[in-house]
Amino acid sequence: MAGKPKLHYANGRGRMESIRWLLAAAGVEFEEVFLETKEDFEKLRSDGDLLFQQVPMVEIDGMKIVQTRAILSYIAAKHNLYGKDLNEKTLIDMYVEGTTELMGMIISLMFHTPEGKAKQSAMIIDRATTRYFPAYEKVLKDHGHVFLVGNQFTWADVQLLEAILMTEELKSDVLSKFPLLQAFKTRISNIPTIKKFLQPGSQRKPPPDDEFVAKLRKIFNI
Ligand SMILES: N[C@@H](CCC(=O)N[C@@H](CS[C@H](CC=O)c1ccccc1)C(=O)NCC(=O)O)C(=O)O
Repeated sequence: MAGKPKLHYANGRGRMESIRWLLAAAGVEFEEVFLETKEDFEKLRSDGDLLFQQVPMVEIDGMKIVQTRAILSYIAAKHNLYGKDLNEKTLIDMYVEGTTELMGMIISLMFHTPEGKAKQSAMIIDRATTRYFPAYEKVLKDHGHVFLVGNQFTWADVQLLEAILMTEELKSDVLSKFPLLQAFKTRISNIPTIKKFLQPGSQRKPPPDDEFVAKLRKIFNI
């Protein structure tokens, strides 16, 4: 029996948070190894564990997987969260790319100056409400099901919920014009494994603060 997946990253959201979400949604317990210093990162590199000298890296099933999307795809495929056929998988890929784009903008906010953050946040909310959320509202309307794809929750649903909650941290009423997404948020949040991950005390990380950004700068020399 393989041990629990082991996640190597700093102790915060960054690029690892979507991986924590998907493992938790799949009901998979995981361990975390937190990089605290530049030396911690350099050791992973010198041990030859990072194919591209980068983290996130996840040790799972005898592999040391890097590249966030490769890690997520493996978890989704292994835990039956990637659709039942090529058509569903392709829809999931499309929807995941959209939420990855939206979350990528939000994740990078932490590196902006206060004035830059205000301007970038306004752009993000505009994109969320004029490009991304209208698309997912339409998908839910056209598909008629409770999920984005098929008739069970998939990687696409997990990542859309994560993106909704992250966007609401910027603007709490961002879903005001999207009733289907409001219902979707409630429904997916109540899936037992996700509900548990949303409880305090889970391995879900808080929004980034100055301390976390300072640590990232130290670890990654940025
Ligand atoms: N394609 C890859 C990219 C992975 C990646 O950019 N890893 C970084 C740390 S995360 C970064 C922290 C601050 O720079 C961050 C955190 C949040 C937002 C943007 C970047 C890294 O290892 N940087 C060392 C180097 O590149 O030499 C993947 O999808 O996994």
